[in-house]
Amino acid sequence: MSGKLATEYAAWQKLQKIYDSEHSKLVLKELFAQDPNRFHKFSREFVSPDDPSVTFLLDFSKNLITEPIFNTLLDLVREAQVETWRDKMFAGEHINTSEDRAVLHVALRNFNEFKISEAGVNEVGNVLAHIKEFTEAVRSGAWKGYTGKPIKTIVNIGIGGSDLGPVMVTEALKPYAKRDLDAHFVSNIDGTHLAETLRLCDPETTLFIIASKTFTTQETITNATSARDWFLTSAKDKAHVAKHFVALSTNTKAVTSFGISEQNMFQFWDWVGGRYSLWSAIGLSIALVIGYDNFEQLLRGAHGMDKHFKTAPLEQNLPVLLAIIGIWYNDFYGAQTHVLLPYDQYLHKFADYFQQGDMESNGKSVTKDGRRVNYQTGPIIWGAAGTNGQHSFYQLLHQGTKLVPADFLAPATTHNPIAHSLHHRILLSNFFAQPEALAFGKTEEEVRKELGPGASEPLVKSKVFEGNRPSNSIMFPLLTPATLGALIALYEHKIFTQGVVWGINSFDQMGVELGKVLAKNILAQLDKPEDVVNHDSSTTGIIHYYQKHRKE
Ligand SMILES: O=P(O)(O)OC[C@H]1O[C@H](O)[C@@H](O)[C@@H](O)[C@@H]1O
Repeated sequence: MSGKLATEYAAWQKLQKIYDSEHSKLVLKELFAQDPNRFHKFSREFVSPDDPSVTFLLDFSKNLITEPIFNTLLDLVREAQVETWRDKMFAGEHINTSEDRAVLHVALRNFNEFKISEAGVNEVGNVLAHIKEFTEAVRSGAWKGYTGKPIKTIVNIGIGGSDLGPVMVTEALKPYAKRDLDAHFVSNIDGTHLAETLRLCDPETTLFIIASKTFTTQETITNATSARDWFLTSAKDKAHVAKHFVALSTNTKAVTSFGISEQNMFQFWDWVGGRYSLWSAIGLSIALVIGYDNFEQLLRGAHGMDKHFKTAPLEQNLPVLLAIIGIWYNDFYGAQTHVLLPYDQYLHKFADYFQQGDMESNGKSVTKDGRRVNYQTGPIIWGAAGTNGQHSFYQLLHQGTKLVPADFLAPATTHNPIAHSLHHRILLSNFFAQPEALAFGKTEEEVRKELGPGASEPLVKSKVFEGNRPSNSIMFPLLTPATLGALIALYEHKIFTQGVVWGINSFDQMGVELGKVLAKNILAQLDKPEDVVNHDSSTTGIIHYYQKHRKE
């Protein structure tokens, strides 16, 4: 990021030329036939510098790249000075320029290794100690509710980054969960979310965790207030709130004025972005569910990836590799989306999580210097756990008109080896088969042979798979806390790298502000039709319809 638009880099222009002259010749079937070494050339094994058991394979050979393309993409990363910006991030420089903030989620999982001087960084250890102490008290039953009973249910109330990370990770690490502690997550302002959750809770044994960086988010504060009202209907005495409500926030003043004391508050800092906050106090619900030691393993796994990202040469650097492949499709092939396909039921929230992680970070159209980009930035992220997706949207992936680059992820070993791992072998056979089918397809000739003479032409055509549809495959031995930590950090740094190349600020989120302001204005106009002013006829018309039909 050098003040230039990405299109002004020499490497970008070279890539455009290569694309224009060669893309029609980039055929995976031929590229593999020409080079028996292609898998070795375009795959890497990650081994955490901290723990050799944290390892995975990234196979990116099924991509529409050649060595010259690969090298030019790396030149682009060099020209954009990704390494300089990476070092600035790790050093605590205020690279989030619009908010004048450091970007230091890496400091939350650093365990004092990298030297970072930014206010708050030396308090990380104290907060972790607080999380440890509190988690152990709740899990052991030493922490008692207002009638002397131990906590059986936790309810995290938060939204966006204060919800998605804890939801995704507690689902992903269920095999490590304390099964007699129920965990619920309430995010939506729709009263249904809270009401349906409270039906499952007993006020005497429920702990509410109010998770909000700012502690001003309308959804969270409204849900928290209603949860406290519900609790006080049974508990009566406000003093009991202290045993049943804790807060995770950077805003001490707002937390204490809500009625939660400072000792029941877990602090974090403005240099932790919401969508990068599961490693901070926002991870309290994770630590409660899987235990502090496993939570620390998650952090240590991410730290291993941080070290790799900070030190590995670009051509070996996994986040950089994912980033450049994404740029190739996003900016030269015009791919609009990127699909995440974990073949692991425990990762069923992975795509939801990175929908915020990626789209809130890189969904920007103005560079840090205020220039309008003349190229595509962040892709639309979506996905679902395999094999479910195969029976839903894969038809379009295989035979539709759109190019959808895909990441396939899977563990070699399952936590649930039922039927002697038969289920897992079937799952994995799909995980292996799908990228193969996408890449190599099925020719007309093969279809004709299969159908035999006399097959109708339309039938033959409908059964042809063009192939040449690219994907990455990521495989790891087992989904452990540390492996998950490394995987999340892998994608975080991919997003960072792409943001630097595109010249945008990946760490603000101005785009979510407008909707908030408009909704507040409208809330004040909902009572009477004559209050509905200053809107277009469409907005006015819908509000009037609501006012006519509402019951309460
Ligand atoms: O934790 P908070 O402050 O309640 O914010 C919750 C969410 O609000 C907005 O949607 C954005 O700013 C998100 O990045 C954030 O995660």
